[in-house]
Amino acid sequence: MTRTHASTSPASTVITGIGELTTVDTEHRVLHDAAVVIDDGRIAWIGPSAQAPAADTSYDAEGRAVLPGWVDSHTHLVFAGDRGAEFEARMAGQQYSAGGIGVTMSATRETDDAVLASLLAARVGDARRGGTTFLETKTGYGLSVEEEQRHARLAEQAADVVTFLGAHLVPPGADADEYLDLVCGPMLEAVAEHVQWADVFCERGAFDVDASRRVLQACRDAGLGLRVHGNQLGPGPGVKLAVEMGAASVDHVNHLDDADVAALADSETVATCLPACDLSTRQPLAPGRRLLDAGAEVALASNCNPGTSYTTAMGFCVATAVLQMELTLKEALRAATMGGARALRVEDEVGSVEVGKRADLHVLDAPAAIHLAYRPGMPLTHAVFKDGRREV
Ligand SMILES: N=CN[C@@H](CCC(=O)O)C(=O)O
Ligand SMILES: [Zn+2]
Repeated sequence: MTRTHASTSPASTVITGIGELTTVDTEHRVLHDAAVVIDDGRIAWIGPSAQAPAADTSYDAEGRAVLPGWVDSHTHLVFAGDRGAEFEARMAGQQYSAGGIGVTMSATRETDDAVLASLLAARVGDARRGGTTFLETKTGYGLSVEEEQRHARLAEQAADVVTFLGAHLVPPGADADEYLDLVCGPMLEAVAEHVQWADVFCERGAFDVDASRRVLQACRDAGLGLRVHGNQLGPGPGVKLAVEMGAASVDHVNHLDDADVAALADSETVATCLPACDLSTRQPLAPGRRLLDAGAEVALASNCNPGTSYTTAMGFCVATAVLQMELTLKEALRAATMGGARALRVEDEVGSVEVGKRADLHVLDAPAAIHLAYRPGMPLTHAVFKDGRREV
């Protein structure tokens, strides 16, 4: 029975009757008949349900599985417009190209703050209802100083962390060198107060390795953490550049040579796989198995955006990783929680169920987390706690 479904966080809550608790802690513990005590938004105690201490309120999970909330470390949620026709053409055989970003840029520029904010809130709401409790989002559909600043400001109000992606595409009609000067100068200055991270789309048709390096250097000098879109559409320099620059993550990683894999395995740069995007663009699925076997840290993220991955369904990404990327359930769950947390450098706060961490919990309508892959596409989110507060 649920006794608490409040919008404010009580001082303490005990969650009893957890059939299976996937902690994603350092020992990868999976506990049965467990309980968790939440105090002031943090996890205060984990142990056998029968020994759970009393708290101000209680919630009986009734044998359900509980895991950390998803940490979605890669989304592009600030957008308007629809690219369903582009997707349909792709399914009929047309190749994806970076140029589609310009279509979304135009639609988004024409959309006012109130509408964009409500689109953003709806997307974050969808993510939350699917179990996501920590979410990054990017700019990158503004591509002018004023628009990138506006998108960064709106993103800051909706997401947990924001990434500046002025280097997403040279906007149609602009001079590439002049645009690069803008990104590394006035645009960066205009967004800086709203963002913590910077990203660059290092790919054929977007930014080459020298331009990408220049953007990353400027952003690092401005105090931002770095990440890179790399090796998505073909082999390329993105992964090596990300490692060279000490980026926290390199995302997509579809087309890797042995040196890319070795470089990731020897670095702190997280390899973020985006399986929903790979399916939607008919790219080979990122080699998550090969990366893990080599010793790299792997994250799974949704990459929600209107061009290549219009979904925030992290459960679907986990199911795909298990069903088609040869990750075990344990590996996929870690990648979608702690992997994302490491990609965002917030692993001390979120990404696992451990005493002292934020109480971000995902209660499944299933007795065990394997149901995420066993029953793919089913609405398995029963309840979601963020910072100890029940939000779903
Ligand atoms: N690869 C670059 N950016 C997005 C796609 C953007 C778009 O096509 O609108 C991605 O991550 O897939
Ligand atoms: Zn992306």
